Amino acid sequence: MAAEGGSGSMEGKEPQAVVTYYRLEEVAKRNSEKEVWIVIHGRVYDITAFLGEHPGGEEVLMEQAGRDATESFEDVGHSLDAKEMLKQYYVGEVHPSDREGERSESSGSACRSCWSNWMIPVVGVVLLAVIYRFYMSENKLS
Ligand code: HEM
Repeated sequence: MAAEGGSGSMEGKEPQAVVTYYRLEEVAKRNSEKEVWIVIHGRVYDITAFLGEHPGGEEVLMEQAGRDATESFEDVGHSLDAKEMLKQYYVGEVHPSDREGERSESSGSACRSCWSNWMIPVVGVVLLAVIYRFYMSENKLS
């Protein structure tokens, strides 16, 4: 009975639950015509079989081999079809430690701007309070 229930619940599960993570240095090794991997938006794609089929040519893909091709992929303004095609070459995700590098860099700069974003109003309020107090004490004197 219990076994039956167990297999029943397994059937409902998607097989995509297991994610393979790759370090960027691992991806970087796949940069020859024998094997080409690229990273787009933190996902790793094995595009070896796609090289000869790419409407934009093999050369542009070889230039990005083993690298993060997000920018060049987006710059071209690929169609939705092209984005759908990507899925069939998916092999895994960039390892979280390699992604953190990107994130902490960007969140670092974002935080710097948050800091100045709330510092400006705070300084403004303090200045207003000082001016107000000064103004009130002047009024009391006269
Ligand atoms: C696996 C990843 C990629 C897929 C599935 C893909 C797919 C496609 C497809 C389907 C097209 C035809 C136009 C469209 O539907 O948008 C295209 C065109 C093109 N792709 Fe890619 N592409 C990939 C990666 C790249 C990369 C990394 C570059 C880097 C520069 C690139 C550069 C181009 C260029 C230059 C064109 C020609 C655009 C034109 O003639 O208007 N593609 N690609």
